[in-house]
Amino acid sequence: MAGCIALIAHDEKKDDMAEFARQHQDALSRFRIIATGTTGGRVQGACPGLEVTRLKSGPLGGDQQIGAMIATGEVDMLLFFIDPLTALPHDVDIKALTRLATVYDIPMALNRATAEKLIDFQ
Ligand SMILES: O=C(CO)COP(=O)(O)O
Repeated sequence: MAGCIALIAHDEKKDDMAEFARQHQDALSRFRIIATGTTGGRVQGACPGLEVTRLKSGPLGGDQQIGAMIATGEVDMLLFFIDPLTALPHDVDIKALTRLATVYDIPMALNRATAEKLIDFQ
């Protein structure tokens, strides 16, 4: 196993994430995949062969769970398709997660274009 990738997408970006996962299923299958609840469900639906560990939904603590796993060294890359045009009730959790990914210096893509580059390097 090449490491662990965390996948998260806000609602307006979930179609993009499902398509991204389908397109890069071979590359993703070399990693342990974790995801927030709803995103993980969409990825599993798009890629039935891919094993995905689904955590809590983002607004219910999923971002924080992934942040904690980053702090304990369990996550090697974060692919987080954020929606900058919608106000979200758990904005503080999102900020905390991106902060921890920065503190622990793990590769982090906040949009699909960057995720395409990162996954190509794997
Ligand atoms: O809200 C999220 C990340 O901030 C994503 O959570 P879901 O994948 O459960 O929708």
